[in-house]
Amino acid sequence: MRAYIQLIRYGNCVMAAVAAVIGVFIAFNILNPALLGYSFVYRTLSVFFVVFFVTGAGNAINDYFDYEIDAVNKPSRPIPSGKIGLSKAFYFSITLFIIGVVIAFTLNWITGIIALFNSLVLIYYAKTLKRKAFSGNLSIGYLTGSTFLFGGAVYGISGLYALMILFILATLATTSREIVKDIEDIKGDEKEKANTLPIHIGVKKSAYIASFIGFIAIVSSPLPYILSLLGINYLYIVALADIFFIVAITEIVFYKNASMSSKLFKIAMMFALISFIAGSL
Ligand SMILES: CC(C)=CCC/C(C)=C/CC/C(C)=C/CC/C(C)=C/COC[C@H](O)COP(=O)(O)O
Ligand SMILES: CC(C)=CCC/C(C)=C/CC/C(C)=C/CC/C(C)=C/COP(=O)(O)OP(=O)(O)O
Ligand SMILES: [Mg+2]
Repeated sequence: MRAYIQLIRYGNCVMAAVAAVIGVFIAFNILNPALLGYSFVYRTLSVFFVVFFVTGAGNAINDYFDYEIDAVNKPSRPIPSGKIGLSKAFYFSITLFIIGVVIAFTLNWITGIIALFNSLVLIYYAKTLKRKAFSGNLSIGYLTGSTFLFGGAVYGISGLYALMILFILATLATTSREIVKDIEDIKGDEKEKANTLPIHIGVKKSAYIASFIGFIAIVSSPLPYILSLLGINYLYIVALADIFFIVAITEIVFYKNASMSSKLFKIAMMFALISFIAGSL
């Protein structure tokens, strides 16, 4: 059981699911629909578990396709370490995808389409896209940002629009971090002949691109407050997130420490999530 919890990267699943629930609450605050009581609770729980299961499935299928590269980069992962067999990991992932997509379609057709599309992107990313320069990074950026869209989609098209800014911020920040992670993984990716951005254009240029994208996210971060989507408490806490983003950028540009930069990006993303919660209360 513990190996399967490690395989789905439990922490990322919870983080992604919380982000989607934040999307539900922000869309609710903006649209003020008459959606309360049992229906609201059912939809919020469904959003949480759809994103939890689909993210977990994505992590599992990622490790399934990555088992050779992870034997170099991350030998303690469940598959290379032998805790979970390859075919068991595959069928576990597919089962989670199916459960997540079926629940998503019980909400409405938009949430169903998003969950199905994201599931296909996660499989395509793990099989092919992650070895392609930049498109792999951007797809993870989209997937992460889409958690907010998915939460808003509970209220239909208008909910999607309400969460567009948060979608863009999360996509930018995650794309930036994914490039940093590719700089960190460059040795294993070279062995695997993956054509990631650092391998394609070099570490220095990749670091500058990651920093530029991250910088756009930082300067755009006041927008949810300026556009009255989130309250003043958002501004105070996202300022803390921005400080961590800035330090993460200096780590990769000036100190060339991709591992530290990636960790600082993740901390910044955590604070950013907290700022969304604080701003929507
Ligand atoms: C400037 C600003 C306000 C940015 C927003 C940042 C934000 C809220 C990002 C979204 C956070 C989120 C929804 C995270 C979900 C789970 C997650 C960490 C997704 C991206 O990670 C994929 C990564 O490849 C996992 O690798 P690792 O963390 O090393 O296991
Ligand atoms: C909104 C719905 C229904 C689903 C969203 C699904 C989400 C949130 C995806 C977010 C991104 C994510 C957690 C993707 C999982 C796949 C993954 C682990 C990508 C990174 O893999 P690698 O590039 O191999 O890096 P690692 O070294 O961490 O394995
Ligand atoms: Mg991987």
